[in-house]
Amino acid sequence: MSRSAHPAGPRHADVLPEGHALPAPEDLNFLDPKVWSKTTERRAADGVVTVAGLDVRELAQEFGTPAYILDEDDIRERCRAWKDAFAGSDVFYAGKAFLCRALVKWIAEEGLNLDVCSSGELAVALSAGMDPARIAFHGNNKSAADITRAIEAGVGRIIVDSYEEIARVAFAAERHGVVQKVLVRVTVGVEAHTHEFIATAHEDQKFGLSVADGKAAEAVRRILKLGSLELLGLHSHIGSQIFDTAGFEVSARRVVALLAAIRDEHGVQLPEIDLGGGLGIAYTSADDPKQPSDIARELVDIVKRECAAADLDVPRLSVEPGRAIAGPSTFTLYEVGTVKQLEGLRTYVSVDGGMSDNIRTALYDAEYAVSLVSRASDAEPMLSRVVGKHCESGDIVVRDAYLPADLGPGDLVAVPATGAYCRSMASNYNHITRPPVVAVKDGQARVVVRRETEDDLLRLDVG
Ligand SMILES: Cc1ncc(COP(=O)(O)O)c(C=O)c1O
Ligand SMILES: N[C@@H](CCCC[NH3+])C(=O)O
Repeated sequence: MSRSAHPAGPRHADVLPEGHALPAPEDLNFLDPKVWSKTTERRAADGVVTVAGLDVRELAQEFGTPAYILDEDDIRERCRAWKDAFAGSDVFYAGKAFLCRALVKWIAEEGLNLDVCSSGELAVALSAGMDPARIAFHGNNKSAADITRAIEAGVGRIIVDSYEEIARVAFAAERHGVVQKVLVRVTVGVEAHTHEFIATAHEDQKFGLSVADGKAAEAVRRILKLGSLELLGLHSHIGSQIFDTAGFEVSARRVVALLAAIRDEHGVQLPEIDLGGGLGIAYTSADDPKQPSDIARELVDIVKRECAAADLDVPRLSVEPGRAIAGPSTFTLYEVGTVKQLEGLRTYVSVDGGMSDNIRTALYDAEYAVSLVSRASDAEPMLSRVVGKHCESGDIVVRDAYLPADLGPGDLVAVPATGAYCRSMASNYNHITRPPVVAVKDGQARVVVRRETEDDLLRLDVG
């Protein structure tokens, strides 16, 4: 993953422990627009950070900390950018990145479809009024109950991931007297350049049916024999937080080759392919993600080229961005509690959240930026590790970053690009309650997911 590197500032090299490579930034007060949401800025008058025109100190006062602050204009703009870039194709927002009813409404209003991967995500989508026909249902181990729920709701498509599931979906569809549209999740054998836990298209893993060993082709054979299933096409998702588009190209090529093989064997041309999500975002200034328009052009070109070579009609394309839509929209606002300076090493800055609101650093060695946001500071940069309040030394939010040396208890710091896979992967470890999601827009703030309370924790404890 990325290295967090602001432009190097040799004048601060003396604060680095020997052998440490992270350069200090020239300006600690700078908010890189690459990693902060659209309306986040540092107010010139007093150095306080604002978002949608709102002072972060007032947000902290009103909603408490930690809190996820979600910039609605930012997320809507990204929905539109994907929709426009993929005009003529379909965009399914991947709800696993972050899902709540407000977001379901926004994505529906912006013309996106929705990918869900559990009955719980489906329940949220349906309760927000999402048209089930615009929902794709994913998962590598959908139970009979999940499948029945999806079919009864009338989901537009189910992406089948195993032979067992083909039988389960066919049985449930028959019982309900419907013909269910399905796609087959195929494994294309691509080694995506990302953390191994979030790469999903190499052969040795749990998702999909392999193209190389013939299981994907066999799944197609089975589906085509079943009257209660309509095979829409093939689905491939190579992984997540990927910058290099070569993997998507190989995936597209192999999926189109399988379409051609299916046409040759069965005399049918499947009408659709879905190339999944996975486009990376900037977590630090060192990351350089592609724009949706670039990725759209590249994917559409490769699909057209490969189809022309195989004498196939160009299928309808769909994609499933999650992180690229939700990630950059949000920052997590924390209050600093303690600052411990370890001579010759680094400074540990403890904030009032931690691995329960952002597990990504512990799980994937993810890198994040962090800034002091309740004021500006001219103090020297201090090599810091931002840690949480959990009983775990791996409870790290930002592994290496510079914060001003005058940082102290009561200061507010914010970690940008936490809109994807932070609230959705949050836990109650140590019985810490999960933070709220506060949506901000045009000078207004509203809670869209409320803070958990101790009552919420105790309600489940029925012993
Ligand atoms: C099938 C599928 N589609 C879409 C996504 C969304 O990925 P990302 O958030 O990286 O765009 C995922 C998660 O990796 C996924 O498993
Ligand atoms: N949770 C992962 C991404 C997994 C994507 C789902 N297949 C992350 O935070 O990067």
